[in-house]
Amino acid sequence: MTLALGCIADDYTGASDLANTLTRAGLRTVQTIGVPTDDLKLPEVDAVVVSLKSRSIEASLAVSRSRAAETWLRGRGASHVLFKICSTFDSTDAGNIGPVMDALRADCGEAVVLVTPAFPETGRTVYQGNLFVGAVPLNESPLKDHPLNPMHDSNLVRVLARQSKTQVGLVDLATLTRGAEAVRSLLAEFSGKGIGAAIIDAVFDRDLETIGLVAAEHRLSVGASGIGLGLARALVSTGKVKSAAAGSGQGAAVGGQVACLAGSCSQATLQQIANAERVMPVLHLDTERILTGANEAQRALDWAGPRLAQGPVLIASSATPADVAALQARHGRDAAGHAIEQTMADIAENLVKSGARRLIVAGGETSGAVVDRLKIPGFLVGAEIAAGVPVLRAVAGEMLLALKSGNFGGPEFFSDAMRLMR
Ligand SMILES: Nc1ncnc2c1ncn2[C@@H]1O[C@H](COP(=O)(O)OP(=O)(O)OP(=O)(O)O)[C@@H](O)[C@H]1O
Ligand SMILES: O=C(O)[C@@H](O)C(=O)CO
Repeated sequence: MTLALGCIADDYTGASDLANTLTRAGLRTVQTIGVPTDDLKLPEVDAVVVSLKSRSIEASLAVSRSRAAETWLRGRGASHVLFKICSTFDSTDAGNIGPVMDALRADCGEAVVLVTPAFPETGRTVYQGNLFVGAVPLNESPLKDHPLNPMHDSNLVRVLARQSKTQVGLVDLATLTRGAEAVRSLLAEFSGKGIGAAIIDAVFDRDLETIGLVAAEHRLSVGASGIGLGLARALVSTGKVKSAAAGSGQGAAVGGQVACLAGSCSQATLQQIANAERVMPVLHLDTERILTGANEAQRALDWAGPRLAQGPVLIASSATPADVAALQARHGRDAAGHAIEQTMADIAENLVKSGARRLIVAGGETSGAVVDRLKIPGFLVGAEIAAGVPVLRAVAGEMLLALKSGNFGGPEFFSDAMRLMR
């Protein structure tokens, strides 16, 4: 297998978002959980997205895991590696975007790394280096209240500079609009000045195509699914990849019980849970009980057991920003996040033991905890439920999953997912 594109994603929902984008753009793609072991049989593919759970861990660990993934991908022929980050640039001043970018850049000897979280299809655009979420700047969006990495600065040149050892430049929309050659010469200028990374504006898909063309000439890029789209289109248009029909994951029906788990506290997920209450039983976990050692997972399983025999159920820890802040004030941010994620993993593990074969999980960290516990080594990409969220088919074993990024999906996401997961 010689890869046309290697990808390292800093969380599992982000990885499935990217795998979905690459698949729809014509690349045969597989999503692996962590660096694949030698005995994992992978189909012949153009791109591998290695999923890590490295967005909110200590920076040095994020660096070492990303490096291991890079070594594996380059060893399979990937001359370009995309480090997939969140389209809302989820990070803190300690990292992990800057430290991982610096390490991968040093490893491959890249002069200037192009960086953009733009993903116009989901409303993420970058102008003058400022990230917009829909119509508002990042720091006015719901991301200002994120439980793990509240985003308070929409200027990504500043945000990245605080995390990286290199200087950060800006390729603005005016330059980008003049075409690939204009971008190339600005990057050459940056390189001469020792600027090692450049945030690049992007508002429309056509901007991503120009970015993809230039990025594909380099060894490394950093961004969300938008730059993935640009890279995929560049690989197809330059003939490096022969465009394939989408979706190796559209196999036979799986059947079995359907359970939904939500750990994301994003506004989008809160609305989706409220709407799901109309079509399935919903249990709201008592997060205080989780943090004080009660067996809340068992209470949830006792609740779910008889109901699952009748149809799908949803179990959620999700709460409003005020309730999240209150819980974190009592128990600490990381302790709260970790304990709730592990409870979700306990619930998922036991639901699968008792017959659930279709799982819909909301939230990147939550999805990471669940997929790790289920020991699923990788996924093939099936139908698209919503922008950035495909149906995933486990490579080993008969299971379907949907891993939804917190902010993605329409108001009826859970029903939309169930319709496509047969
Ligand atoms: N009620 C709650 N109070 C405090 N923290 C919570 C609560 N419910 C969930 N959490 C934690 O909040 C974090 C949510 O992160 P997660 O990545 O799952 O969702 P997200 O950030 O909205 O999704 P994404 O990363 O895909 O955008 C997890 O660590 C989860 O355990
Ligand atoms: O880019 C995004 O917004 C998503 O793929 C994601 O990474 C959310 O966790």
